[in-house]
Amino acid sequence: MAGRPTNPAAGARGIAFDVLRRVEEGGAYASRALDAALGAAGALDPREAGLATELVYGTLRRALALDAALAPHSRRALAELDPAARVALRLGAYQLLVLGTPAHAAVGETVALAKAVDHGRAAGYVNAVLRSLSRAARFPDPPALEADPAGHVAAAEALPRWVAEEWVGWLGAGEALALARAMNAPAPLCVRTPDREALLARARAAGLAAAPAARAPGGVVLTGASVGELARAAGGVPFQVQDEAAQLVTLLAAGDLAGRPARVLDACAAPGGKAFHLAELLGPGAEVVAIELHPRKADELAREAARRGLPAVRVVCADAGKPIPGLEPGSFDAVLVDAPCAGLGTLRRHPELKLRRAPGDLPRMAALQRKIALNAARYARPGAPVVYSICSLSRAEGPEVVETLLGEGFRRAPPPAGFPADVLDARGDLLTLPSRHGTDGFYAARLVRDVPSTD
Ligand SMILES: C[S@@+](CC[C@H](N)C(=O)[O-])C[C@H]1O[C@@H](n2cnc3c(N)ncnc32)[C@H](O)[C@@H]1O
Repeated sequence: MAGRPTNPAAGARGIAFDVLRRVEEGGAYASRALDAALGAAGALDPREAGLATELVYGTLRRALALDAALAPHSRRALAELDPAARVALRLGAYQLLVLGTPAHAAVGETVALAKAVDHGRAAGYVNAVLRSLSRAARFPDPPALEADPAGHVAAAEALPRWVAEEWVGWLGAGEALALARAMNAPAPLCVRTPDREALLARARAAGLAAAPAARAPGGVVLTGASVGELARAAGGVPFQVQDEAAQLVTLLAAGDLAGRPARVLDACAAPGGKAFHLAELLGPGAEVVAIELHPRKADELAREAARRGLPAVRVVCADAGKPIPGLEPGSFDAVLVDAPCAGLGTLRRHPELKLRRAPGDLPRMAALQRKIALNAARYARPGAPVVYSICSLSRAEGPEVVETLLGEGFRRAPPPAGFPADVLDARGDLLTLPSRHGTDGFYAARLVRDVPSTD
């Protein structure tokens, strides 16, 4: 059933179908594909745009539970179906089971979308499965929490079982359930700005619901507003989209260097949220050396630093897992290792990761994270903080990587003065959870070594 995208003029359901196919078949990020599709659709009724957004995010958030509900009605396993047929079935099932759309509309309009693809060969099958589901429209009951905690969390919140097992094992059943539930709720727009009072005033004057972030001093949280609306309201006050937890990571790394002419290494820098935050935070004469492996991303990073007027950011395209040409070990006042990760802390914003990640990703990411962290840490001068951070929530990528650094002579260092204590765990590491803090899920540790690196 592969074929050209259907026409976005088909309205919210057509846009959602196209976007979900791009995610399923082309590996696209839902947020980017949706933004592009809504942009291409031009002047769309805001209710249609809202419905398209709900259909895309909702279908991806609930995909595993929708598949479980569809399974008894489908002769063929969902995984074996043509991707466009699978997408159509999920989209129809989401309308039937979650939105409560009347069956004739949910089935009829979904089948019409399937007909427009590949001469409609799968439309008959989609029709039969959705009609059958519509006669007994329900999700299967999850197992009892006490009997099978991970099974309950997985089934109740449409989370892969292996992720549920990891969260239950790490955080306990109650927190894991709350976390999985919070990951299925829409995330607010959060931005960082060097002039919070001005941005708040302008956003509010334009009628946007804007509030200061609870902990990060440059953070502004907006409910029900788009980046475009904020940009129009801001009237030149600079801002950058960045979750509050990401802002806290930068402050954990260099909050105590604010206003100083310090040298900071950002070992994994693109797209630049933390590098630009560092540059805004440090004083005149400071330097932020921003390392990025991928040349295209490094170029974009350098262009964006220039556009934002941040000459302190010096971009170097290099592999931070190996000695970095031109950099002297022991020469930085702080090192931030914001490592590539499985992204399990960002499922609110990237629900497609539920379908894309596999258990083997964790040890693979952890090996890469260890390599980068160990190499980058050599560039901190004795006594300077090394902050290791990830926007993922797994022991393998978080505390277990930190254990490696602790085995290399590092010890945990206290956070900068005034750092919010409610985001620190019992060991003093940062652990943010949407269920507890309303932010994305991040893990970070601030470490220090008193002697120079010996290698
Ligand atoms: C989690 S993202 C960093 C986000 C960034 N710090 C920010 O706040 O915007 C990780 C980045 O590291 C880059 N990366 C992956 N492997 C790398 C390596 N070996 N050396 C340097 N950068 C790497 C990825 O391309 C990606 O841009």
